[in-house]
Amino acid sequence: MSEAISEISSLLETLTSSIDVFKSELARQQFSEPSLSASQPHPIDDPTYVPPPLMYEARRLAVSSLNQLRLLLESPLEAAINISMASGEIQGLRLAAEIELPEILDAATDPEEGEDIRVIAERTKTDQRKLEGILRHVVKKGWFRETKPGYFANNRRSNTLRKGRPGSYLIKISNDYVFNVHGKLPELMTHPDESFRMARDPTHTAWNIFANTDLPFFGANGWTEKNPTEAQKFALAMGSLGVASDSGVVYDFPWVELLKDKDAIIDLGGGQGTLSCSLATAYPEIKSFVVQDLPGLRESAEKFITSKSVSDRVKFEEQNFFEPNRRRGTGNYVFILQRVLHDWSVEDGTKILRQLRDCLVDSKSTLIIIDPLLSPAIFTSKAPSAKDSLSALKGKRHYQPVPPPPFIPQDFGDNWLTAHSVNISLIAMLNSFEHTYFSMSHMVELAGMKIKKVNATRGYVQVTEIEIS
Ligand SMILES: C[S@@+](CC[C@H](N)C(=O)[O-])C[C@H]1O[C@@H](n2cnc3c(N)ncnc32)[C@H](O)[C@@H]1O
Repeated sequence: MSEAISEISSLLETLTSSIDVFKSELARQQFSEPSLSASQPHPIDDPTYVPPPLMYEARRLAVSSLNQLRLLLESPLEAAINISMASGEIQGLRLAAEIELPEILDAATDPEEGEDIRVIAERTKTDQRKLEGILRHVVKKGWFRETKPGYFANNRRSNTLRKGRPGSYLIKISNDYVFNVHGKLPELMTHPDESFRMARDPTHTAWNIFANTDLPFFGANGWTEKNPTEAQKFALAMGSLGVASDSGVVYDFPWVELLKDKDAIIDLGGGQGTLSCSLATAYPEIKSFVVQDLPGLRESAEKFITSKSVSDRVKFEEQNFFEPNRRRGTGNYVFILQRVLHDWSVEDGTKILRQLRDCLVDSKSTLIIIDPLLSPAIFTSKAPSAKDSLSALKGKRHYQPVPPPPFIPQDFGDNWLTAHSVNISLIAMLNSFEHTYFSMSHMVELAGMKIKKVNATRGYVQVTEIEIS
């Protein structure tokens, strides 16, 4: 009989070997260790910093083994109690971003010591005792620091809540949609009208219940198109989500090579143009990018593109992706569909893809789909050790994910939570889903194309190359 493996010991082994590699990678790059007492971001906190493959995998393994260990150690009842009140953290952060707390704490006489709660309450004209309770809760969750009783200061995490930073948009905007709309999911799933409950169209969603409207959220006649201010807000939140995956997409795929015999990148359903702007900044040799989206996005896209100083190479163009593409027959392009197909049913996704297939026929144009391909949440006790997988990565410059070690789920559990969280939001807002490899492959085939290659990235998406079948 084989001896039972200790899950705790196995996860601990993954944790220690990955932490060792992470620390040596920090030292190799002459970075200090991150600190819980720091008020400034660490260089690795910059969303444009791309860790070398070995460091990226070591960090991913460390975080996922910590998460699994926590699951083993935490009391289930305490976990249930904490999660039942988890909205306290979200609303506390939203308040912190709205009263511009990071900026107030920065302006303290000594930002390392932070600011007295009495001063913060006075500046923000809020109730001191309530504010102190709310802030202490978010500090417990890792946002901001309490440096001495009643004194609050910034920390690494709180820096992302500053005005104009991705975290502040996500907390202030997505929260509005995500928090409120998720709240209607149980109502949707148990709706007394079976036709509503089982519907898969975008007008019978948790969002429709929340917003009390029959309009779909997206689309040419959708709610966002009729409410341009909301479309712009949503694009800002989407762009902020994009920041988390952009670096991996930009550096883990050979864009310049692919563009050699092409006229431009066409970023269809490109929103405010976050990805195109990131690519334009990273690759000055790529001369032309076109962000195509609905007319309601023009203003915010042009503003964003100008803010990134790339308006000479990145242009906005109106295009409904259900209609023939205006670029068809005009040249050779790399078409990108990032975070678009997951918004639509298989039927609608196939229609979008067919329009693009028409652009690929008789040209050198290609199609790239950027979306996460979800895996089941399974894990196994028999798998290569983290230590062996990490040592095989040493010196590698091209990113290749390591296989999950024992007791770490296939897509590294919490580490890929973003993709699974977006999936829930899609279900709630649009009656649509993130794809798996098989569902993506099926839809692409319905449109007369096939998957050529799936490229992993140092982010929560894959870059999938498509060709005509
Ligand atoms: C989830 S966002 C993704 C935006 C961007 N690609 C990104 O990765 O951040 C989906 C985008 O599709 C656009 N969209 C929705 N319906 C469209 C249509 N019929 N034609 C063109 N764009 C559309 C939306 O305006 C939005 O910008």
